[in-house]
Amino acid sequence: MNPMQPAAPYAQQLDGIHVPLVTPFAVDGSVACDALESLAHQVLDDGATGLVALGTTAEAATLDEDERRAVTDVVARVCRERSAPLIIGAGSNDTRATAAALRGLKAWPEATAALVPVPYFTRPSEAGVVAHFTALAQASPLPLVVYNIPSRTGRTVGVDTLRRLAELPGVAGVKHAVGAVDADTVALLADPPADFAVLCGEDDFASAMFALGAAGGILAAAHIATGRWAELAAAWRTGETARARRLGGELTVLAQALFAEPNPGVIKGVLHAQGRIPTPSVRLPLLPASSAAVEAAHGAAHDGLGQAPVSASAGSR
Ligand SMILES: O=C(O)C1=N[C@H](C(=O)O)C[C@H](O)C1
Repeated sequence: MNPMQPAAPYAQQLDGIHVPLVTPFAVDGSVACDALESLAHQVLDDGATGLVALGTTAEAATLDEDERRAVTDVVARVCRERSAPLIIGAGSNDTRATAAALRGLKAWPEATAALVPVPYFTRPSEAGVVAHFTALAQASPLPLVVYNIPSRTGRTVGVDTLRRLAELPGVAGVKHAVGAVDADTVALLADPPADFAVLCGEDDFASAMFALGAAGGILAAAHIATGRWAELAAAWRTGETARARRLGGELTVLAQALFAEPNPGVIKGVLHAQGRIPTPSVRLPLLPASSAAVEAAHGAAHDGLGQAPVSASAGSR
């Protein structure tokens, strides 16, 4: 960025579809860096705006430090070559350790933001969540995107707390994944905080959140049919509502098929079936997806979307 130019607002820096890349594994179980690099280029070629390294979908929790660095180096290199925004996942339920991890992201100064979960398992009060992000924003060399996913963290963060987080200098946005378009989601998007990007983090609700004005999404389902996800975001932005509704319906069926078993098993199964990664392997405690789930999702992606017989209640993260 030209230092003489003022930075664009966060909602502009982070708009569009960001793909949180899987970590492909080779047959011997090591990280397949070449396949990761190809995948990163493919999704950008197909219309993704940006990439996320070390999201949940990357199985970051079961990569060791060297592997995390290697994955981030690959994704950062592709983002640099393609002038695409890069978001890097970091953080745990330990404020001090998360601050140290964020300081370590100095190695990738070109990154747009760090994606940091609400502290999980410990279940601090909402005031504790604000104190956690206050300390992290002070320590971090990168702006923060708060990852709000109560089904994984066990901690609900209501709209008032989200507004307090949005006021913190260095907090750029939220990846919002609350299992619904609930009243707090509607209230947040009805009156979005200044210079704050609301990103959908739950693929089934992407169309609805884009309709309400979300700037973009971090969507693992967008590994598959990437161009259609990009079209969906663009159609809502340009007011092509009939087209957006139809696309949204089709892509929601695809997303449900891709999340029918714990993520990223099915996505990796489909990427492998498409010949884009060398194995469908995931690391324990995750198990590979069943062939029935992979076939249903592969079929949904193939048959022009929306053909898979997936029940509305299907879904398991
Ligand atoms: O890795 C991510 O970032 C995402 N993970 C979510 C999850 O596994 O719950 C899903 C979302 O698409 C992005």
